[in-house]
Formats: sequence, structure tokens, C-alpha cells
Amino acid sequence: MDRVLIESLGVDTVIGVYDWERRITQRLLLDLELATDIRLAAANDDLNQTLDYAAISDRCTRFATDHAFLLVETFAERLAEMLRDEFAVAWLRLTVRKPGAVPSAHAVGIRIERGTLVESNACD
Ligand SMILES: Nc1nc2c(c(=O)[nH]1)N=C([C@H](O)[C@@H](O)CO)CN2
Repeated sequence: MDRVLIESLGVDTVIGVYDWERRITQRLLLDLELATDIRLAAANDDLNQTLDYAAISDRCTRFATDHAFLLVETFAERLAEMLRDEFAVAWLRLTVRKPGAVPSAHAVGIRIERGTLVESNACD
């Protein structure tokens, strides 16, 4: 299956378990792979027939602003759920990185895959 990609999307949100983290916003970096068949959009050169990565990026930014979870896990799970519902995504892989959370690490975070990946026949 083809994928629409969004890499290193920076979003600002209240996130973290410690008291000081509840009083600030922090930046998360999101990587998204969204399964979709791009062939119809390519054949018709039509944005309406694919997943609009700009619209999805905007929605992720708004989601981050509107929520204040404790755990990166909760952020990822709920974001994936929202994207699958609102954009009819059958399968996605989402990586959420929290840079600076562990000073000796470049970033820490989690990666999830949700939905069912239907492999299309290469001869289709
Ligand atoms: N698996 C996780 N571990 C930790 C998280 C988290 O969200 N998931 N969060 C924290 C703190 O909020 C940390 O980021 C503060 O630096 C610790 N571990």
C-alpha cells in the first residue's frame, strides 16, 4: 500500500507527569505514515482523491493545542484514533518524540501502528 508521509511535524502541547510540566507547553515531533492508494489521485491529478498532508498537519497542530495529556502514550493513541476517524485512514504508523525529556538523549518517545494494512496487488 502507498503511504502519505509527514515527517518531524513540530506541535506544541501541555504534556508530562510532573507538576512543572503542567504549567508549560512543550514541543513534540510527529512522524506519520498514512496508508492510502494514491493511484486515483495521480491519474486525475486531484487533491480530493488522496489524503491532504497539509490538512492533516493542521489538524495535528490543533489537536495538540486542544489537549493536555500526562503521557506521550495517551497523546499518540488519541491522535491516531482521531486521524483514523476524521480522515478515514485504514492504517497508520505514528511516532511521537519528546525532545529534551531525557537530556542525555536526542529524543525519547513511542511508535504505534493502528488499523489494518491491506496490501494492494502490484499488477492492479
Ligand atoms: N513511557 C513514558 N515514560 C515517561 C513519560 C511518558 O509520557 N511516557 N513521561 C515522563 C515525563 O513526563 C518526562 O517526559 C519528563 O521529562 C517520564 N517518562
